[in-house]
Amino acid sequence: MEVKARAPGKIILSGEHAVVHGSTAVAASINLYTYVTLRFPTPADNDDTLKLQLKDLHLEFSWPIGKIKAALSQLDLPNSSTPTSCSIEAMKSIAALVEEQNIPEAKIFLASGVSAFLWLYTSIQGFKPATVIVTSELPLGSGLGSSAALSVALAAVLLAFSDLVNIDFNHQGWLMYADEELELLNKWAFEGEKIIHGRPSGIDNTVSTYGNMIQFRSGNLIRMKSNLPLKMLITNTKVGRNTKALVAGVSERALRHPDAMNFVFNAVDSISKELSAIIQSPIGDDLSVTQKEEKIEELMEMNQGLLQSMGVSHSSIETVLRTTLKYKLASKLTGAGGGGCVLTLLPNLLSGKVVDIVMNELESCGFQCFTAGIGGNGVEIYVGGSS
Ligand SMILES: Nc1ncnc2c1ncn2[C@@H]1O[C@H](COP(=O)(O)OP(=O)(O)O)[C@@H](O)[C@H]1O
Ligand SMILES: C[C@@](O)(CCOP(=O)(O)O)CC(=O)O
Ligand SMILES: [Mg+2]
Repeated sequence: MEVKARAPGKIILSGEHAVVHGSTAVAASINLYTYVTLRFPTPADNDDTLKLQLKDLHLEFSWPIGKIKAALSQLDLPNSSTPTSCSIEAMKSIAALVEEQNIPEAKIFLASGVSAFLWLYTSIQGFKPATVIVTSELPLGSGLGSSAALSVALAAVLLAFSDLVNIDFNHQGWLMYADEELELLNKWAFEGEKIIHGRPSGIDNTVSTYGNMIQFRSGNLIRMKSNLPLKMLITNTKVGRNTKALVAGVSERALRHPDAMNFVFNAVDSISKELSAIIQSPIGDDLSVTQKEEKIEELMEMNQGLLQSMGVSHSSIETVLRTTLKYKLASKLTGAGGGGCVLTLLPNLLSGKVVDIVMNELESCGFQCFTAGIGGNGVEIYVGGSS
């Protein structure tokens, strides 16, 4: 028996970083997914290991269950119904288990993802042998929420084989969890995200869990109903960066300049609230689609300016901003910044020809451009047959 889950990546339309400090942010799921398959061996397989295969990275990690038990069983492991943070002692034991896998230096950024896997696996499934296979359509460490998509998809497959959720194993095709199940799943995913981000706001795992478009503030989610078809160009600068370090950098700046940074975070809060009001305003009210788009463009520019003042822009991001501005298009970084991805609003009346020209120019700088569907379903699982 095997179960597969898919969890979407996301774009943050406004409010990244500030959301860690209590401001409102707006995010939407995108139709690029991380897939996780969980399979338990049969007694005939005579396999007593836990395996993690990162298929697109051509890596496989494997631990004898006895070794995991020896490392973790004397610690206070949580109950699968009670999402719990990884303690410092448990983190030390997990770090040792990860270290012995000798991850190649060039891929050492994966260590936090593998640690999150071990914490979620042992917390929810205990010490059972299994094979877990991960593939992803998301670029890792680029601002599109691959860390959250991994944590959400892991939580989804691990909970599927627990008595905490009710799954129809005869169903063919993708299935959604019930709302109260999603709440538990999201809490576990947040614990995984904590291991990868250090101090996450929870917006990424929440939008990956619930999908669509959400407004998020201090751990609380408001599901939005978008009345405006939004098209975004996503440009991946391909400059690598790490969310944990960028989030910590903003917190340090906030400690050095608490008053000034409070104003910055408050300004972002206002921008996100205004943005979500525009997106949700009824069709046919006193503003045309074009007028709404113009307002959104201005808010994106303002948010980008504030992100710059938080210290999370990058010369590659500035190059994207300058390039798109030549065509009167507004852009902002999305996710943690420091490189990674940039969003450019593509107004509904913009000609395809202009989009092609902008994309060509950005790609000639070595960037990668693509569009993605915005606002689809959140996490789903697949229980029967092949998908
Ligand atoms: N498919 C995956 N396999 C293994 N680790 C992953 C995967 N997706 C994400 N991760 C972990 O998440 C990290 C990237 O997360 P982060 O820096 O938050 O950027 P983002 O969430 O924007 O992609 C990776 O370095 C890795 O540790
Ligand atoms: C910077 C932040 O707001 C979003 C980070 O997103 P990503 O990991 O870069 O996809 C951090 C957070 O909210 O946890
Ligand atoms: Mg992340």
